[in-house]
Amino acid sequence: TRSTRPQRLLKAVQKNATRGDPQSVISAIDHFCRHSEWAMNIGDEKVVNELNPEKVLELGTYCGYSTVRIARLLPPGARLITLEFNGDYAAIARQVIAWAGLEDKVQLVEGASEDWIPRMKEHFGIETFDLVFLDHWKDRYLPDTKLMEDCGLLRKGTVLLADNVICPGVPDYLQYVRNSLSYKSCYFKSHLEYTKAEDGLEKSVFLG
Ligand SMILES: O=C(NC/C=C/[C@H]1O[C@@H](Sc2ccncc2)[C@H](O)[C@@H]1O)c1cc([N+](=O)[O-])cc(O)c1O
Ligand SMILES: [Mg+2]
Repeated sequence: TRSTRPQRLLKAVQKNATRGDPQSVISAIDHFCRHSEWAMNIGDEKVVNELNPEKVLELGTYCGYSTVRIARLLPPGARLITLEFNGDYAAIARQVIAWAGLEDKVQLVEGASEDWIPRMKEHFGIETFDLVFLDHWKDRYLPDTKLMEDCGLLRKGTVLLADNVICPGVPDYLQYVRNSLSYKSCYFKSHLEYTKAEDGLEKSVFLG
């Protein structure tokens, strides 16, 4: 049967990127998405370099592109936990992350965010996160944010970074973080990855 897009993306990484070189993995995926097939990666434009986060949570790994983008910037000892629901995507992402040589910084967990967010303390020993990147199902951004609040995983200063707040759009989440007294929120205008369509990231700082 025909290969899947994530499989073709992984092949492009193994063919064009250098093992252990995260930047070459990012460039190989950007090239694949620009010139071969669009894929819902955050893209090579929507980068917001946060303060050096020690503990990062990513919701929605897909092929691991944004995982590599974020993990390559982490200081030694820092770590990124990324949750992926789809086993096929998780299998591809593990290989992309390994090709980038970042497996020591990244913990990919297969399962649903709503099941794993409540287990961060007892399973991973994580008290609070410094940065959360939301890029999974758009109707899960708001419920998962409220779940993280309820589980005490956000501290004064935790940064929530949400992809696609314009396209495909997450109106309920935007309304919440922009109107809640618990967040200071701002929008980083950009474009939908590899296209001219408007999109952007919403950066929301939890005020405790
Ligand atoms: O739909 C989009 N993203 C949904 C991503 C979903 C990813 O997260 C998990 S779901 C999950 C993971 C963890 N826990 C629960 C569920 C899916 O298996 C997929 O890997 C999207 C669409 C466009 N676009 O232009 O159409 C552009 C983008 O940048 C996008 O991110
Ligand atoms: Mg996205």
